[in-house]
Amino acid sequence: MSSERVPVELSKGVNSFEKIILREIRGSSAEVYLHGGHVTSWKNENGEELLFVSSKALFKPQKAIRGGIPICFPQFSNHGPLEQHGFARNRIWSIDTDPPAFPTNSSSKAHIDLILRPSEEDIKIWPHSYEFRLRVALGPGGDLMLISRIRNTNTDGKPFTFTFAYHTYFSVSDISEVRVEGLETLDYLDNLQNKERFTEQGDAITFETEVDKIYLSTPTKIAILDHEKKRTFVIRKDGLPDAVVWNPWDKKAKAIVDFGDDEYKHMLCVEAAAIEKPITLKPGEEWRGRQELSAVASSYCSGQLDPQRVLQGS
Ligand SMILES: O=P(O)(O)OC[C@H]1O[C@@H](O)[C@H](O)[C@@H](O)[C@@H]1O
Repeated sequence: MSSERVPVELSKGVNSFEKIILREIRGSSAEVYLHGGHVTSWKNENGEELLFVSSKALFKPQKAIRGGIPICFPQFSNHGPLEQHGFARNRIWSIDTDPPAFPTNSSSKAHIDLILRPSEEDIKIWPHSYEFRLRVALGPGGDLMLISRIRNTNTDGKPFTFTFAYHTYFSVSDISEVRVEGLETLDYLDNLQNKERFTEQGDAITFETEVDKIYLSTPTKIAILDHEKKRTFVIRKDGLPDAVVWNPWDKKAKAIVDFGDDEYKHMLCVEAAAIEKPITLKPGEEWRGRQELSAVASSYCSGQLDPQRVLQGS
């Protein structure tokens, strides 16, 4: 089964957890675990890993994998009565062999469709019936696309409400050499200050301490510039108005069991999300949330790059 040319391959990952490997013809690849519907790897054409996964990540039932792209559903963080970040990230998803068609053409060769439905146990925790379809696709240039389609399948006529995030951990060379552009001057809720609302200053965001902020109603494009790696990540998102920026820094890193003490230096979470205005679906209604990630070489040195060009370029 392990031919370089197979665009989609089912394989065993850590602890024999099942994973799907996507390969694009020019050499980029991605890996998706059925555990959590969780993308754990995204590599460019040169085989360089673009996502951060902790060396201490636990691949255990009922436990989210530390790194990659956990899916937060039906609750972001502790914004509600459910477990932190909801349960979708630690449930076992299935391969969706016959997903409903997409109106737009998103069918690159290297893609996989997964589905999550609630178990009887899940319904005791969150008393709703739904179908959560996730498509993970690698574009021809190595872009990574995730599309979520969540449908209310309640038969009791009841709507449900949820919050959501793609909790993406980007791999960065050194957090103190990184800046985020596209969130300047926006309002945010600061998770480190009782979710109080503040307004960001005019400058690009840089990192010198713990950060845990929910930026509200952001542009659809956000850029992460890694000065040392000379790489820029561009996040494009649809249906996901908010963006969380998280780095635990040194003290909190030590308190997270499945995270190395110094690993905060090499990761940054920028999470396309719908948090401030929760999504409500009536029975039969469907919501979509899309995130597309690309990594481009940047010849950035201080003051040289025009942020507008990064954000406005296609
Ligand atoms: O440790 P967890 O549950 O994966 O969460 C990690 C972080 O995830 C971020 O999205 C939250 O804003 C943080 O508050 C949280 O600490």
